[in-house]
Amino acid sequence: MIRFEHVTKRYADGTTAVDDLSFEVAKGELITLVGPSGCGKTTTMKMVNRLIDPTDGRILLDGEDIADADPVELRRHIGYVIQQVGLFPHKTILDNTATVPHLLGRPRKAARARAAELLDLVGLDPSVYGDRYPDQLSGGQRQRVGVARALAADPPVLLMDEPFGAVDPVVREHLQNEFLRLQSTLHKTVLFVTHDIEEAVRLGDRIAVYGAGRIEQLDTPATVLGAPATPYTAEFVGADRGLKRLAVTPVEAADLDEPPVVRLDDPASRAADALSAADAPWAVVLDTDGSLYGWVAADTLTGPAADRTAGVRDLARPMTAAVPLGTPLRQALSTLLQHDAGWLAVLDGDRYRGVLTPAALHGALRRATTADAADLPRDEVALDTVPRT
Ligand SMILES: Nc1ncnc2c1ncn2[C@@H]1O[C@H](COP(=O)(O)OP(=O)(O)OP(=O)(O)O)[C@@H](O)[C@H]1O
Repeated sequence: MIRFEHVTKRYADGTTAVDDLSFEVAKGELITLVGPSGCGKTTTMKMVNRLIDPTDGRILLDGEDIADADPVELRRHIGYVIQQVGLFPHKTILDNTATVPHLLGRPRKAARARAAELLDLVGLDPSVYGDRYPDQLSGGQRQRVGVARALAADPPVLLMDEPFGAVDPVVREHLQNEFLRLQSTLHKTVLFVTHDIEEAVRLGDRIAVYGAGRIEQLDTPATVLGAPATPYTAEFVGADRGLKRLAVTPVEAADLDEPPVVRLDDPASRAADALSAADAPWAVVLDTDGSLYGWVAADTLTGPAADRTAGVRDLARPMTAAVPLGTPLRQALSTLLQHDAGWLAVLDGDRYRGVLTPAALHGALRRATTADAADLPRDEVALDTVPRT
C-alpha cells in the first residue's frame, strides 16, 4: 500500500535525516516507527503526505508515485494526527470535527451529523462534548478529537506522530486501547511514530526500530523483543525485553502441562489409583459436565487420614484461576500471582485444555523466542532443560 524505495532526505544544511530507506506497509497494517529523538521518524512520515519531499528515491501509494500527485488531493486520502492537535480554539468540538467533511463538499448539516458520528466513534458523547470549546476538554479528550478529525474524510491511510505523547501514562494506555479497538474495525493503513518502545510493541503489527536515518529492524513485536537483529536494537528495546515479550506471546496448547484429570463424582479410590499410576502429586478435578472444578492432592487421597470410601467431591478443593488459550503470558502470570496459585487452568471455550505452571510459562517464553529466531512453529522447538522433578 505504501512503498518506500531507496528514499533519502538531506536537508539544506547537509543533515541526512533519512538514509536510503526501503520498506513497505501492507494495506490495513499498523507499523510503529520507534527510535531515539532525531533519528528521522517524523521526516519519514512527512514525506508520505508531501509536507517534505525526498531528495532521492520514491514513495508509492497504491503503486502510484506520490511525487506525481497533487499534494492537496493526496492529503484527502491521508489522515494526519499530531501531538499538538491544532484544534481551532474559537470553534466548538463538533465544528472542529465537521471542518473536513464540510471542506470536502458536504453540506453543513450533513458534515455536522458525520462529525457527531465520529466523536461517538472515538468515545466522546457528542451531546456532552459537541458544544464545548477545545480549552474545556482534557488533554486526552483533545487527542480523541484529533483522531476523530483525522478520520473525518475516511482516509485509507493514517499518519500518527506521537499522538498520545502529551498525556499521562494512564490516559495514554486508555487511548491506546481505544485506538486498537477502532483499528480492529477500521483496518486503516497506519504509520505511527513514537519514542516509547512499550507503545510501539502494544500497537504495532510490526515495529520499525530506527537508528540514525535507517531502519535497524522491521519485524513483529515478538520477534524484535525475542530476537533483536543487532546489538543496537537489543539495547534500544531494553534489558527487560524478555519481560516485555510476555505481553506479546500468547498461551498455546503445546505449552500446557497435563496432570491427571479426575471427575468430581469419581470415588476417591479411583482417583488415588490414577494419581499413583501417573506418579503425580495432584490431579485436576472436572465437574460432571466437564467444566473445571478444582484440584485434589494425592496425599489427601492416600495419606493416613484418607478415607478411601469417600468421593473426590468430599476431598477436592475448588480452584477458579483460569484463562483462555491465546491469553498473553503476561496476563496469565498476573492471574497466577493474583490467585497466589502454583498453576492456572487453561480453557478452550468452556473446555479444560491443560495447566500452565510458572515453569511451563517460562518454557513457553523460551520456546517462542527460539521459534521466532529460527522461523519455526513454537511446538516444533525442543528446549534443553534441566529435568523437572
Ligand atoms: N528543516 C530541517 N532542517 C535541517 N535539519 C532538520 C530539519 N528537520 C529535521 N532536521 C533534522 O533531521 C533529523 C531527523 O529529524 P526528525 O524530526 O525526522 O527526527 P525524529 O526521529 O522524528 O525526532 P523526534 O523523535 O525528536 O521528533 C534530526 O537530526 C533533525 O535535527
